[in-house]
Amino acid sequence: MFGMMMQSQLTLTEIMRHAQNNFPNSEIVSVTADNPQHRYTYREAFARAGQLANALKRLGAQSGDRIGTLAWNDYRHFELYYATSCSGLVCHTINPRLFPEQLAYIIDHAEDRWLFIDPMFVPLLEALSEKLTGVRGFVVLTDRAHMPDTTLPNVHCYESLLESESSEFAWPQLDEDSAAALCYTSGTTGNPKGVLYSHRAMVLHTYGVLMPDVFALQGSEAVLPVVPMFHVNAWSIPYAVPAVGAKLVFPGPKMGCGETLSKLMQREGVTIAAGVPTVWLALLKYLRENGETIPSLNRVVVGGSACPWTIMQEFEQKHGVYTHHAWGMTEMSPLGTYNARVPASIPMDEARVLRLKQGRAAFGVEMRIVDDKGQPLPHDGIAFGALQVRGPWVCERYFKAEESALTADGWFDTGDVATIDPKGYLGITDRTKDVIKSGGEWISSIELENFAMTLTGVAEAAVIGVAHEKWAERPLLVLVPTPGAELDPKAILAEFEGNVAKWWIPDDCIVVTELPHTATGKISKKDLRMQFVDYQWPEEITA
Ligand SMILES: Nc1ncnc2c1ncn2[C@@H]1O[C@H](COP(=O)(O)OP(=O)(O)OP(=O)(O)O)[C@@H](O)[C@H]1O
Repeated sequence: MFGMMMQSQLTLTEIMRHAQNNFPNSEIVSVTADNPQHRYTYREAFARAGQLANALKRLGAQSGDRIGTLAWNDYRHFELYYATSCSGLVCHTINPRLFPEQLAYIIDHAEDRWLFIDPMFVPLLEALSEKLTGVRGFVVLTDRAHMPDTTLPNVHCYESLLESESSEFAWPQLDEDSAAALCYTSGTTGNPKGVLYSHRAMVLHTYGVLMPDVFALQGSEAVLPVVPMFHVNAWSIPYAVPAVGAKLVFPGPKMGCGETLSKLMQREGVTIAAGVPTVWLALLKYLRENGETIPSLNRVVVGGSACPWTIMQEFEQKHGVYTHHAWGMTEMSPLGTYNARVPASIPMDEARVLRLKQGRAAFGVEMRIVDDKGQPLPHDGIAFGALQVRGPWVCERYFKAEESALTADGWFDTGDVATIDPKGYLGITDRTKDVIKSGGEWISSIELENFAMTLTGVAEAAVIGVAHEKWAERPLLVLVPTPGAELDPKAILAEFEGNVAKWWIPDDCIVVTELPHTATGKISKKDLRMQFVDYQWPEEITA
């Protein structure tokens, strides 16, 4: 009856084929360590993916093998994405900013057979190589002229490896439920956990990202993923952009640098870019200090952690760029919610409240909030509880785990605490582990940080719970000033009065030169709590 369902499988190979057949001349532009402007077409990119798939076969890679990558966003990493997944291998992108012990743990746990690495990570891998007993060899992502001297065993140069291979590769007919990629969580709150993505989940997720109320990508656009390709598949951008034939612009290793981003966006006419708040802070600072603007840019997607209002305001008022707030996680491939453009008819104050929320569920994703007994709470925008999700691209169990990661009734517990309002807007209050429990009540660190970020002279803000004799925990505000700004802690705290509930106001404010960040650029509350583990409240506060 439903014969059409059997004709084709939802695999990444179909995205590659579609781009090859329909958009062979669309461009991919990359900054790499050895070339500030590498430029080629999808036709060439997928031909080289064919050469790479042949090379992997020659290296002995077998269906289902995990192939690890430690690389920045550029065209060679893009070729790896497709050559591995579409030939039946699993593309395991690894975050090179993790600690060496975490890297060794992840590579061993994933049983990576080959590691493809950018030249700058060669010393890191040399130091680890004795521990990597399951790895058969290494491929350095460069050409012969830039190949570093290395003690790595069984090492190849990427371009030399491809040179002798044909671009014709018999891409196999893959089952849509077979594994395509593997990512580990960053370990912000514990040990990294692996999430194995099927072709089907990734294709559906790509459709989800492309929806008109999400990225709404057009073929005429130029897209810059500032989110690393080693972190949740760069939010699917390397799949979504070829699916519509848009231009793909890769920032290479200096993606945290405001100047690199600004110049690249201007040169390539970037229309949409995606990344975590810290990269936008760096870009806006550069634009402000150098009087530059990016005329082609019309929207940015901000996710990974809560987007402060200051970022939204500065983008919009100074550059005419709309910011979309998105929420997701590794276990969700990662898209969960997206904050589409709020109609201009909505009054400013109301729009601000809506836009600071994380948006509505992407098509296919269901959300609920539950109390500590697992009972669903109302979606009234007030009640907050543990956020649970389900959907076609939500992780069912962690890689190699014996037990399901789902609740008895089939939901995935995100580890976030949130509200959901009657219109379906999600408001992340905190991570469960970051919630501040004061006198039996919860205080949202995110709301306090959002307010602190609106104050003049504040570049970054974090609020953590610190042990308190009477209240169990009280909020401590830690701020980084903008360059040259002098922050007066007492005056800062006074600003909170009348803007947040009285008992939420942080009891103390400390000004520091920098905050610790995680490997994916988020403020690391875990490390911040460690820094303040011996903190003593001033005497008048402990009373
Ligand atoms: N827009 C957002 N606003 C607030 N928090 C967000 C937003 N987007 C993502 N997050 C936070 O990031 C989390 C997902 O992060 P990710 O999957 O990158 O793992 P991680 O934090 O880096 O590591 P781990 O899961 O190991 O602790 C979400 O659960 C949520 O807490």
